[in-house]
Amino acid sequence: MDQLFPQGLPFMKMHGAGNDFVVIDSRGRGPVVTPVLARAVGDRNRGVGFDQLAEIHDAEGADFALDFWNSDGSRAGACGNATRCVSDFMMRQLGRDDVRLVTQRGHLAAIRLPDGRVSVNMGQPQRDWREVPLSMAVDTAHLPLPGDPVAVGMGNPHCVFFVPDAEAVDVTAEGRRFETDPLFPERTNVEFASLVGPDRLRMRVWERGAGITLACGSGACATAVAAAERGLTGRHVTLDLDGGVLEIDWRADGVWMAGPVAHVFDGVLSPAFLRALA
Ligand SMILES: N[C@H](CCC[C@H](N)C(=O)O)C(=O)O
Repeated sequence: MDQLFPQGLPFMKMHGAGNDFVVIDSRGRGPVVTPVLARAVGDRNRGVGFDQLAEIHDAEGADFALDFWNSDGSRAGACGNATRCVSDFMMRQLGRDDVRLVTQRGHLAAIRLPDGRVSVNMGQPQRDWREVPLSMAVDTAHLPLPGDPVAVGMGNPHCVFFVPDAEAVDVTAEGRRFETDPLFPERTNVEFASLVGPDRLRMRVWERGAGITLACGSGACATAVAAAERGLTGRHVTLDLDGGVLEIDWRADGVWMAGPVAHVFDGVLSPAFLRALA
C-alpha cells in the first residue's frame, strides 16, 4: 500500500452529532480500503479512530457512491450520518444544495436545509424478516426476545427496545448481548429508546462492529419507524442522542433523516503507517 501512495494516503475526518468518520476519497482511482486498513485506521490509539470509515467512489447515474466499514473491519450496508457528512462535502464541491448517491441500499438523495443541516432519504424501512435479515420467520414488530424489541432494516439491521428510561440501561452489557443473538445472522445494531415528550424520543445505541457511539443515523430512522408502528409517536420524530439531535420524517418516498454535519480536519496516513499494514 505504501508503494501505491509514496506521499501517504489523504483522508478527511468528519462527524455528524458526534458519530465520527474517516473519509477516503477514491474517486478516479478505484477502491483501496480493506478490512485490515479499516481496523488499523480505526484504532483510536495507534491509528486515527472512527466509528465508521466511508470510501467515496465514482458512480454511474449518480454524483458519487459510498461504501462503509466499521472500526472492527466489518462492512456496513448503510450509515446515515456519514452519508450526510459526505453529501455536505460533495454539495460544497459541486456548488449545489442537493446530491444523488449510491450505497448498497441503492440510489439515495440528500439535500442541504436552509439552517445548514443536511437531510438524507434513507429509503423505505425493511419490515420483512428476510430483509433485516433475521434467521427465522418471525414477526419483526414483536421479536421473540426478552424486552419485546422491534427489528427494522434500514439497509442494515437494527433491534429497537422501548424502555421506560433509556438512561438506566447498561448499553454495553445489553448491546453486546443482543448484537450477537442467533436471531440476527449478520449481527445487529441495538437501540434503546424512551418517550420523553410528544413525538420526542431519547435514544442510546450500541452499534454492530463499533460499540457505543454518540449517534447512529440509521438507528434513529429504525427507532422512529418502530415508534410510529407501535403508536408511540407520529411519523415525524425528534431524537435526543448522546451527541446531538436528529430529526426523522417518514414520508411516502422514504425515511428522511436531518442533523448537523462537521468536517473537522484533513490528514494523511503516512507511508510508514501504510507499510506496517502489509
Ligand atoms: N452510524 C451509522 C450506522 C452504522 C451501522 C453499522 N454499525 C452497521 O454495522 O450496520 C449511521 O449513522 O447510520
